[in-house]
Amino acid sequence: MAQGWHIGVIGGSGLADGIGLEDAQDITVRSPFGEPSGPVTTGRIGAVRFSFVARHGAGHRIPPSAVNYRANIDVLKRCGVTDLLSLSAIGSLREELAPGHMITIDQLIDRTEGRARSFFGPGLVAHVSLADPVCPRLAGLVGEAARAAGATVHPRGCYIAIEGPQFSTRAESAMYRAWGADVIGMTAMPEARLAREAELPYALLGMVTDYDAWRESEAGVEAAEVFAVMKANADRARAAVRQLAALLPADRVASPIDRALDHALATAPSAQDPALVARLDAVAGRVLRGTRSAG
Ligand SMILES: CSC[C@H]1O[C@H](OP(=O)(O)O)[C@H](O)[C@@H]1O
Ligand SMILES: Nc1ncnc2[nH]cnc12
Repeated sequence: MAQGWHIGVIGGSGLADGIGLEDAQDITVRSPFGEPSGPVTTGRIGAVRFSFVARHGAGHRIPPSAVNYRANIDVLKRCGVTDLLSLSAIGSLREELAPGHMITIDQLIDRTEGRARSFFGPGLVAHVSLADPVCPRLAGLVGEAARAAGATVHPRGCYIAIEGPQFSTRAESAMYRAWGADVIGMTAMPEARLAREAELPYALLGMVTDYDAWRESEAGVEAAEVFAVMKANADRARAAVRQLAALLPADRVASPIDRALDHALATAPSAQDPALVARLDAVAGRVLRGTRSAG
């Protein structure tokens, strides 16, 4: 029986109905960072605890630019999750990444604009390392799980996050390929940044729904195509999560990401904004508790 793992899952397009947890309970968790996308569904698969949030809300109401990424991660942290898995629809920028395939990414490029990208700010400055934004341990386990669920899984790749909501122009798509991006989506940033600030190992299982607009012989991306492939893949994503529960090692050995904030805080305790410190009770409580001086 796995002890110590509590997997947070943020389910994207096609997964608003959840991941089929046992003993599932919907709970409303409040966050000082605003409204999360919806309730947290907590439950288990076998012996492993899971907590789930639908990224775009019930019935897919929230566009990528309006998702409250901070609140979603804050409420999952409050529920005690130890690791965070994103399930996402993605477009392919490479011939070999065919619709229907899955990928565990290892790198990210951020082209989003104007999204709240940090829990920290004036009154409490923090700089975490983001060189390796994905947790290799969790990504490896997730890839193995998706393979056990019957998927063709690519073990690495670079995800470029665009603001959307429109899909890319052909020129943009060609440019992203030249930059070295392999897949494209609208949500992994700032999610991965925030997961690191919250000291949560993060992995993304991407489900390829389309070739983006770089293939000259093809029409551009259509949402209907994306939704149809996503619908067909949602059950396989759920099966991958079930396999993950089955193959997690019994004990969760600590990850260096659990301590990402150890050397990240720049603001002297006496200069910290007490209101911001209070908001960060879940995300950064581990390093903040007891650090503030009275004055
Ligand atoms: C429905 S196509 C575009 C939409 O799908 C992906 O969302 P998610 O990552 O939440 O599965 C993509 O990033 C766009 O937001
Ligand atoms: N081609 C694409 N571009 C951006 N986000 C996507 N999500 C699924 N397919 C996509």
